[in-house]
Order: sequence, then C-alpha cells, then structure tokens
Amino acid sequence: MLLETEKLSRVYGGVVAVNEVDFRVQEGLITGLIGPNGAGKTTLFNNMTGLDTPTNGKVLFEGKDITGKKANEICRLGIARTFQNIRLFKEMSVVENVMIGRHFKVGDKNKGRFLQSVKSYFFMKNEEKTIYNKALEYLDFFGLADLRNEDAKALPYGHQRELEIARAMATEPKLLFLDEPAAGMNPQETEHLMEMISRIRSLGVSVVLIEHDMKLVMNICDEITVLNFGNKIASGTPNAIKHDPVVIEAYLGSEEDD
Ligand SMILES: Nc1ncnc2c1ncn2[C@@H]1O[C@H](COP(=O)(O)OP(=O)(O)OP(=O)(O)O)[C@@H](O)[C@H]1O
Repeated sequence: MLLETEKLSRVYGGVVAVNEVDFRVQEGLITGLIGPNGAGKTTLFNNMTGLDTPTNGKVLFEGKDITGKKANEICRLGIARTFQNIRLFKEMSVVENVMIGRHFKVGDKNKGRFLQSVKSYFFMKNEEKTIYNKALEYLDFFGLADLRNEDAKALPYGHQRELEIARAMATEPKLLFLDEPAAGMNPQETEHLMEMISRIRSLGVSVVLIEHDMKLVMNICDEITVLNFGNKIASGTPNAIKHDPVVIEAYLGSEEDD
C-alpha cells in the first residue's frame, strides 16, 4: 500500500469530523474520495498532508509513520496537493508559478534572488535555466506551454486549476492529492482535466481526488472510498460503489447514472 490511514479520527470540539477511518491508496491508481458535504473528506486530506493533526490514529506513507509531520516535510517525502480554493501566485506568470513548485523540489537557499531573476532567461544562472526548462516541460506535457508568459490571473478558470496541478506535479510527487479539481469547470474543461489526470497516472504518479462530479469520478477512478458523517461507509471499484445500496442511500441517490 502506498499510503494508508489506521483508524484516523479528527475531532473538533464536539464535532467528530473523521471517525476511525481506514483509508487506502494503492500505488499507480487513481483513488476517489466521495461523500456528501461535511462528510469529512477535506479533513481527511488535511490530516494526511500535514495541514492538520489527527486526534487519534496513524498515517503511513510507504510503510513509514508520517502522522503529525509538517506539510513541507510531507511534500519532500513525495506527496503534493492542490486546494479547493485556487492558490496561485496571481501576479506571476504561468511559467513562474510552475518554477516555484520546481524550485521547492530542488531546494532553496536564495529564494528572493531567484524570484527577481526569472524574468529574463538570458540573465539566469544555469540552475535557474534548468528549473525554467523543466517547468516548460511540465507545461508542455499538460498542453499549457502556449500560455507560459500569461499572468496566472488572466487565465480562464479551468486553466488556473490545471496550472495549480502542473505546479504540484513540478515537485515530482509520488502521490498527488486533488481537492475538487473540477469544481466550477464547464464540461469541456472537465474533459480536458480528465485527460490531464489520466496522463498523470500514466507517469506512474498515484492520485487521490475529492470530487462531486460523478461522471468524472466514475470514469477515471480505479478505486473509490465513500465517507458519510465522518465514517467510511464503502470502498471498491466504481462499478461496485455505483450499485452499493448504502452509498445510493447516503449520497448517490437518484443521481445514480448507469
Ligand atoms: N477547523 C474546523 N473546526 C471545526 N469544525 C470543522 C473544522 N473543519 C471541518 N469541520 C467540520 O468537520 C466536518 C467535516 O468537514 P469537511 O470540510 O472535512 O467535509 P467535506 O466532506 O470536505 O465537505 P465538502 O464536500 O463540503 O467540502 C464538518 O461538520 C465541518 O463543519
């Protein structure tokens, strides 16, 4: 198992946001985490990626206990993520946003100097040129290279979300967490996103995604785990989940679509 939680719980005051959840991520697969609003999906994400600390239970990554480690330590171990609300450096260009992800990976002694010097390729140091070229490779891989000099804030919404994913990929993760990547996207943008996520899997990077768009989830996930009121109520293949009466009752309801 690439990542697993053992009876992970997170309690806020009187609210049990996540209750003794055993969540499993197999290497090389796309795993969906679904459930109604407030089911505990983002809380579980935050507790696996170092943004929050479990009240009880463990998080194991490649068999090692990473419970309670800080977000940057976890990122260095090979776990990257995106957020429900887009968190780009809006005043910076597309390529600069990816370079920041890349730079984080390479290590960073001179961040200030680095950020001032990315404007002109001619004046870049060799290390910076390598980072720039690698960032372009990532943009190219995701079909975003033509946009490299645009300000991030000028991009259409769908591209902003994809840029965030490209930046997370530039840290060269083994495991990528995506929190509602298709939120607010139109059908064409969602289609492009689905291709992008499949390409990430083809690189051998495992993906975990929270998503309410069931077409996307059922189409691209290999495995799905369902939360309801903080409890894991099911896990299995998309087909098994789609036909699970407990899941239909708690979440899918009449939206179920064969
Ligand atoms: N920092 C916090 N303090 C107190 N309660 C919290 C906190 N974070 C989450 N909760 C509560 O924990 C529960 C689970 O919330 P969470 O955001 O994890 O659900 P979710 O499944 O991600 O929902 P959504 O699909 O709406 O994003 C909710 O009842 C929420 O109000």
